[in-house]
Amino acid sequence: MAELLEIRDIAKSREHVPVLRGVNLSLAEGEVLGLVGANGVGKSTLMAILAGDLRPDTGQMRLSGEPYAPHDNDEARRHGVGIIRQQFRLDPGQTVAQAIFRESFHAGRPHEELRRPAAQLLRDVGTEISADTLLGDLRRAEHAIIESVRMLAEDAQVVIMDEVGSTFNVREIDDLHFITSRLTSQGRAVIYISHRLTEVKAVSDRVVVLREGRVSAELDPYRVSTDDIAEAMIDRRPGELVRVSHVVDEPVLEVSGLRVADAVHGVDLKVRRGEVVGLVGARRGGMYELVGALVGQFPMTAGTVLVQGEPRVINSPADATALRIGYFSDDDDELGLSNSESIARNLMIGGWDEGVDFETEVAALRDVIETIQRLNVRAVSIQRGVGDLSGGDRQKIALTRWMTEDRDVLILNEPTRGLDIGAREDVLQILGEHTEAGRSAIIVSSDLEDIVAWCDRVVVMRDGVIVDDLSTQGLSADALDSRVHPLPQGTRTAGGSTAFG
Ligand SMILES: Nc1ncnc2c1ncn2[C@@H]1O[C@H](COP(=O)(O)OP(=O)(O)OP(=O)(O)O)[C@@H](O)[C@H]1O
Repeated sequence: MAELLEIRDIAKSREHVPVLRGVNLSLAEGEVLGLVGANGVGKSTLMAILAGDLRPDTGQMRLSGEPYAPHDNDEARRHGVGIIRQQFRLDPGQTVAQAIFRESFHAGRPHEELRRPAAQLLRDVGTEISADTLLGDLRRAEHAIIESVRMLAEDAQVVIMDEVGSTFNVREIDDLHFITSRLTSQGRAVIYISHRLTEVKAVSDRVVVLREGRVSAELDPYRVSTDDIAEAMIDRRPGELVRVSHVVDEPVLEVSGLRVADAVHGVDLKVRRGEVVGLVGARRGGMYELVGALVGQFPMTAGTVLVQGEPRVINSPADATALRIGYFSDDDDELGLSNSESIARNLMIGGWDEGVDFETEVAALRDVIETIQRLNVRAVSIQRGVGDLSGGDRQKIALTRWMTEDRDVLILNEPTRGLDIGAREDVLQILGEHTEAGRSAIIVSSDLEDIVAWCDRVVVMRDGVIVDDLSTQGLSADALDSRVHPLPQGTRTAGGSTAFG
């Protein structure tokens, strides 16, 4: 295959700290290149250079044999380099059709003109998302599917997908793979960044490991295991995730007959002390609305809630907090991180409250330092702004913030998105310490490997009701997937068209 892109000796420092120290990389037409590396190693930085968002300190790039040095994202796009950023944000007021064509030469056309070609693309990809839906009515994972479909609508020769599928379920990952194979069958090339190594191995033709600012290894995904890839990233093989159960047969949270209009149709659920319950299902299964009702974000239309055996009413997030129920959202805006504030300020919960004595402040500061060391957050100092951290490192800070708050039941929505394999293990260990201390958790996750490894029990939802309640003992992610998506997927063929008119 002809070479499409060549990157030579690219170096880049951020805030005077060297991140990239001489990266060499090439990309062939029709290739999917998996780019992996620990959190904060510089993957997004390299992609930002490629997409014209940042300029390298030194080094050169060539695109289709010509020198390539974009000054901004528009110039990169004109040269045929398209990116789906890790932290993308879509306008909730746009329709799906408008979002798909928003950066193509059809941008600005009225929805009515865009809906037919958009519907065609969505149909080709096999997703059920409608071209007419407003983005504000869709979840983040659905936005990511739309972003991927946008790449089909644009004329990008090099498509960068930075953690696009981090909250995708197995079905959506399938859709994403279908999109990448459509792109490459048209001779385009894809750079695919993900921390879900099974997925990287499945989708890539070649896997490149970034480490200490350079490409440290190039692996053939057909010849290596995911553990081999992990070892190349973090220098050790992932441990066997051994989780010790701390369940005490004493209910801390019981809901019965819970309903949320149009979404949850009478759910009974019991969570015991020290128990970790997984909540899974297809995207519109009702899991988000169920946990949303438990944390006061969605109104319950019927049902009763017992907390520590007492009947309680949860009408607002403040009610949930008062009942010692904590919520970790899958939405960056809801995580409560202040990007302009330092890591220390974001993490020192309680330590800097009005009237707190010096010893308490020092102890809180010590906890902050221990936490960032334990989770391998790449920060030069705890005074650095959270906004200067990599996506995965920001997620670690947010997660730690919630896990250090003293709650009896912690509801975690997509807790491991964007975390590297080492950090996943660290978070699992922290969760184990919580359950040992008698706290309980409900985890909503699209990553079924995490669910079977992390939970004592898993509850499967479909169309707003619970259809399965399984022990995770001896349960594989594949077996769980067959319960989540019991119907065989429809057959799809590559090569659809997008006729306007
Ligand atoms: N906006 C920024 N300003 C200053 N420094 C930054 C900024 N974003 C990232 N960095 C620094 O650059 C380094 C590389 O970050 P980058 O986001 O490229 O890593 P990554 O490999 O994509 O990580 P992840 O897997 O967590 O997404 C990090 O150590 C981070 O602290």
